[in-house]
Amino acid sequence: MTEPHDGFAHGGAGNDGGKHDGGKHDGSRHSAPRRGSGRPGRGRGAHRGVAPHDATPRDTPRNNPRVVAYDILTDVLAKDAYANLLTPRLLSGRDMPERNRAFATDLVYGTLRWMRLLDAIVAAAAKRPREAIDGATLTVLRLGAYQSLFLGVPDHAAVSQSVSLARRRVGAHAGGFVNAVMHRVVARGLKEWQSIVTSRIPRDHAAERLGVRWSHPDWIVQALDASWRASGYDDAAWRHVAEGADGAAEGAAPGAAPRATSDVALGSAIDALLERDNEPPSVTLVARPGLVTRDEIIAALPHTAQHELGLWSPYALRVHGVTPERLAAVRGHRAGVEDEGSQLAALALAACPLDGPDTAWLDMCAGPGGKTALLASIAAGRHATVTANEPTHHRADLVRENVSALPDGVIDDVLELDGRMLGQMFPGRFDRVLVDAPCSGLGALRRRPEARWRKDEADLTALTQLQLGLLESALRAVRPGGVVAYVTCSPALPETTQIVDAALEGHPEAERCDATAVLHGVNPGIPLPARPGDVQLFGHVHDTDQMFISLLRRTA
Ligand SMILES: C[S@@+](CC[C@H](N)C(=O)[O-])C[C@H]1O[C@@H](n2cnc3c(N)ncnc32)[C@H](O)[C@@H]1O
Repeated sequence: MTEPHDGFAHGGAGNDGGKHDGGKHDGSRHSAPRRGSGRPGRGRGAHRGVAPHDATPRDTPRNNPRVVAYDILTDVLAKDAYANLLTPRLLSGRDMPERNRAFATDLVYGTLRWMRLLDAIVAAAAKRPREAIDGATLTVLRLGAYQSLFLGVPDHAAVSQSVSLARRRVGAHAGGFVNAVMHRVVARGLKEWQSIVTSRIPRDHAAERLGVRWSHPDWIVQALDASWRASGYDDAAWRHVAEGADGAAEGAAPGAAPRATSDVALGSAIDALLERDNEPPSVTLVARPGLVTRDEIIAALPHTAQHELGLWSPYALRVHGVTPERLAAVRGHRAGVEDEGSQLAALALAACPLDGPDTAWLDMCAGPGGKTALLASIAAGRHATVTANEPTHHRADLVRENVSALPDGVIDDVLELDGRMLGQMFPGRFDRVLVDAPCSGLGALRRRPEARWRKDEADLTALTQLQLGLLESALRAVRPGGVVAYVTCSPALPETTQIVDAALEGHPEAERCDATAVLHGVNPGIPLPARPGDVQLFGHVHDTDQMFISLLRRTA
């Protein structure tokens, strides 16, 4: 079999990063509103940078990035493998230039993230339902459509390489069909396809329209939309963040109120929120206070790395082009990899005003110990100690490892208990308690490309009894006057405000504090809800994971 000319492995797709297609390419790509922080390698055109120029070894199934990506996708989709574990493992040891590895990785992650939209486009181009296309051919077409519509691979390469892949992995019979469908796919740009496939969905099925356009399941669209609506942000908050970057979300006139439809606010912040969920996060480090400074980390970065200070946390440093585990500060646990949302959650607990003694802190759900280490490094400067608790043994070991750079005595103990027992075991013992509760993880979808397709609606309520039990236990373990932070990496209301409301209902001795005021004390520039109370962080506003932070005080 003769491999059609790629135009890619020989550098043909990467130089100008676009299609010379007479305006077909609409420049819409999958970039989201972002602060003008100049994050390198991100956003519009970023992926085009992966087009390989390196000398390429002879093309074989083992080193062809499209074949490798196809094989990984097949395992992820058929065998429930995790893309972020499988991809580096399968790519290691292959005779591939670095840029081809990056291309294969991008193909896998991007195709998984955008799978619902890609399927709709492929089905429309094939003029048959997705279910009528066999799984292997569908995967080839998803990859082909992703290359064409998101990576700017030239039409001839996207088509011919998809045909070649189909012949290699599906069989010679599939070549003609893939050729015909891919020709139709590449004839239009992304925005045009988004309009075509969403226009086929009835207008009052707003969640489905958004779900297809931004490639999320309907129930997640609804959960995120409900959270955004309840979060108390002025709709201008995200527009403000978007200014100076890519502009407001499509369909939203600047300054216009969101158009409410049957079940979601179409053309509003929810577009930006969902779009942002499709962007891989940057790597953020935390410089643990008292152990290392950001300047010291910056000084030790390799010349090839780029960095910028975090947006909100005084300890956050965003880095690019460096493997964090290779940094001495990270290896020595003086720094760690920690999203700014997580840093803000720990900082909010530490910053909440308190009368009386402030020496005993508890981290009730500590594994793997990111927040414990940040809390403990702050505690060390205030002569307080931290008790960590994590019932899963290997995660408790990770906590021990994460806090190993702290001075002796700062960590009082690392317990391995069910957090729900701690209230009874240590009533009124602690001044500050963190409950970073196990949750659905709906706030970190951008980190695991396939996660959104593996979760279901039941996940939103699966852990609510445990979450409530942990928060109630924390309210017993804290002393009168002390504070509890209830935190989740999920914005879904059943796991966030509804848990806090239920706990307060059963505990008249506790009250909600104003987390917005506390966080503004941490950094007055953080965009926060216009009303006092709990804080829900959002990717499209804060460029963080979507952490929920509630602060409660025990009054009696
Ligand atoms: C969201 S994670 C915590 C992340 C951690 N705080 C950090 O920043 O690295 C939730 C943790 O709660 C733990 N967990 C699960 N059930 C628990 C229980 N009954 N009591 C206490 N912790 C529990 C899980 O094992 C998991 O490590």
